[in-house]
Parts: sequence; structure tokens; C-alpha cells
Amino acid sequence: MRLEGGSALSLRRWWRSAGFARAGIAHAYRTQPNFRIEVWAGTLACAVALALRAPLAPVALACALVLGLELVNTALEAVVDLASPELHPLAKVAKDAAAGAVLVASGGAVVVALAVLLPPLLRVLGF
Ligand SMILES: Nc1ncnc2c1ncn2[C@@H]1O[C@H](COP(=O)(O)OP(=O)(O)OP(=O)(O)O)[C@@H](O)[C@H]1O
Repeated sequence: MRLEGGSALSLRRWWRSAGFARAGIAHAYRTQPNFRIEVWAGTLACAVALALRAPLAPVALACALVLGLELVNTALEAVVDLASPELHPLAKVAKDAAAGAVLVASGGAVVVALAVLLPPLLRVLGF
């Protein structure tokens, strides 16, 4: 019985934490145009993979990596703005490096999408 009570409590805590995570994602979607573009580009890439019966896992993983890093980038921007509202060379390094992480992941995602989706797409188009 105690175990069941503990499980229910853990589940409630997990659901509460998931609510905070959803709020963070909703904030990023509202305030970050790049995040919105990445969400819809990722959705499109996954839909194309499903339609072409191409492997979904690598495409979904690449999209999740980009979106996850964009969320980390958003968090880091907020922390830097809080800690250093004035211009500072270290604030610039932090923001530029976080943006670089998103760019690297986006480049990788494009390569994955081309490698996985292009061959079946060309076949469907008759090439
Ligand atoms: N406090 C700061 N000190 C020094 N340079 C900064 C500072 N804040 C921003 N910058 C520079 O301006 C760039 C843009 O910063 P900003 O906070 O506007 O991000 P952003 O363009 O809104 O990024 P994103 O498009 O990912 O939201 C940073 O990458 C950095 O080079």
C-alpha cells in the first residue's frame, strides 16, 4: 500500500515536472521564430519519411536533437541576459557558441534527411 501511495506521488511529481517542461517548450515556440521553423520543418521531414516508408528513427532523432539544442540555446540566452544585460565578451562567447551548437545540429539533420529521404523520393519521382 505504501508503495502504491509512493508511486502515485512520484507520478504526480513527474506530471508536475512535465508541465514545467511543456511551459518551456510553449515559451520557446511563442518567442523564438527559429524554433517554430524547426518544429514545422521537422514535422514535414517526419511526414515525408512516413509517406515514403523510409526509416523514421534517424530523421526523428535528428529533428529531436535540433529542437532540444534550440531549447538549450533559448535557456542559455535567458540566463546570459539575466546575468549580463550589458554587452560583455564572455556573454557573446556563450550566446555565439550556443547558436553554433544549433547550427551544427541543423547541418547534421540536413545531411541525415538527404541521405534517408532523397533516394526513395527520387525513386518515387521516377529517377
Ligand atoms: N550581453 C551581450 N554581450 C555581448 N554580445 C551579445 C550580448 N547579447 C547578445 N550579443 C550578441 O548578439 C548576438 C545575438 O544575440 P540575441 O540575444 O539577440 O540572440 P538572437 O539573435 O535573439 O538569437 P536567436 O535568434 O537564437 O534567438 C549574440 O549571438 C551575440 O553575438
